[in-house]
Amino acid sequence: MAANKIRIGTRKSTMALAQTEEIARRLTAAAPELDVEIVKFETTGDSDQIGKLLPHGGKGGAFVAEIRSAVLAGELHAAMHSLKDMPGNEDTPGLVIGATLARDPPGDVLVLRAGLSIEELRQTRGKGFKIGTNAVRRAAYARRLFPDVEVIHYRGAADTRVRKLDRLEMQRLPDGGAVGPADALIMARSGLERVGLADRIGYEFSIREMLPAAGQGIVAVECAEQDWQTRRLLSLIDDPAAHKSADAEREVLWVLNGHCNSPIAAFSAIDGSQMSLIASVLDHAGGVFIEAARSGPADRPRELGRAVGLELLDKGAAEIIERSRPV
Ligand SMILES: NCc1[nH]cc(CCC(=O)O)c1CC(=O)O
Repeated sequence: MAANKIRIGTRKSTMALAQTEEIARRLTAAAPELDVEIVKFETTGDSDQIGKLLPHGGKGGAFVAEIRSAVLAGELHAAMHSLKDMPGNEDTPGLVIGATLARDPPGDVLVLRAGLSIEELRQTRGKGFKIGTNAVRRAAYARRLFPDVEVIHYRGAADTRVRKLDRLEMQRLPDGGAVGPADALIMARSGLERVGLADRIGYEFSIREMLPAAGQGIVAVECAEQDWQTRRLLSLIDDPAAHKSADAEREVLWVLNGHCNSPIAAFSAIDGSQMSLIASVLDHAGGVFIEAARSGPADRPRELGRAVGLELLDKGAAEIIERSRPV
C-alpha cells in the first residue's frame, strides 16, 4: 500500500458520504500530499428499507459488518462509522478506532410535518399524533414527553425519512402491514445537518429532555490494529475530547452488555480536567427510568464509564435491558 494513498470505505447514504468527505477534507488538510479514495458500500441494512434491522444482526450487523470485513481483508485502509451505530458489547479483534472527529451537535430534534407545532404536541400530550422512530431509546423518551402519542416504526436514511414524512407516506412493516403517515420524526441533529436539512429542525430537545445515544454525533474511523501507517495518519485528525467521550460512553454499553435494541442513553462532556457522564436506561414503555451521573478525571474516561455503568446495574438496569432483548 503506497504511503500517499488511503482507501476509506463507507455506506453510500447521503449522510455517510458527507461524513466520509469530512474525514477526507481533514486528512488532506493534515497531509496535503495524501490521495484519499472513498469506496462506497451498499450494506444489507441499506438495501432493506422495510424490515426491522434485527434479522441482519441489529444496527451493528447491518451497517458495520460488511465494511469491517473489507478492512480486515486489506481491501480498505479504513472504514467510516457513525460511532452510535457501532455495537458496544462486542470485541472487534484486529480492529481499532484510529480517529474520532470532533463531535457534532449530539442531541436529537423533532422534525414536524407542515402545520404541526411542538406546542400542539405538548398541549395534547401527543394524543392523536404519530411519531416515527426506529430507536427504542427515542421511543421511550417520546412516551415520557408526550404520554398519549403513538410511536410508529419508521426507518430509512435521514433524507428519505424526511421525504416520507412530507409526502405523508405510509411506512411498510416487515409483516406486510403498514403504519402512518407520521406527524413527526425524532432524528439526530447532526444527521439532519449532514444531509442539508437543518432547516427542518422543528424543535431541539435539550440533553436533559432526551439523553442522546452513546457516541451520537461522533464520526469514527476504524482501521486494522497492525496497520501502523494508517494509524499514524488517522492520529493526525483525531479529536482527543471526542475520543475520550467515545471511550467513556462506550464503556457504559460494555458494562451493561447493551445489545443493539437496548434503551440506553449516555452522554459525556469535558470541562477542564474533569469529565461528567450521565447515562440512563429506560424500559420499553417509558415507565421505568434509571439514571446515573458522575464526574471524574477527564484522562480516565473508561473508569468513569465503568462507575456509571455499575451504578445503573445496581439500580436494576440489567432486568430492563434483558426485557428489551430481541428474541
Ligand atoms: N442510525 C442511523 C444514524 N447513525 C448516525 C446518525 C446520526 C448522526 C450521528 O450520530 O453521528 C443516524 C441518523 C439518526 O439517528 O437520525
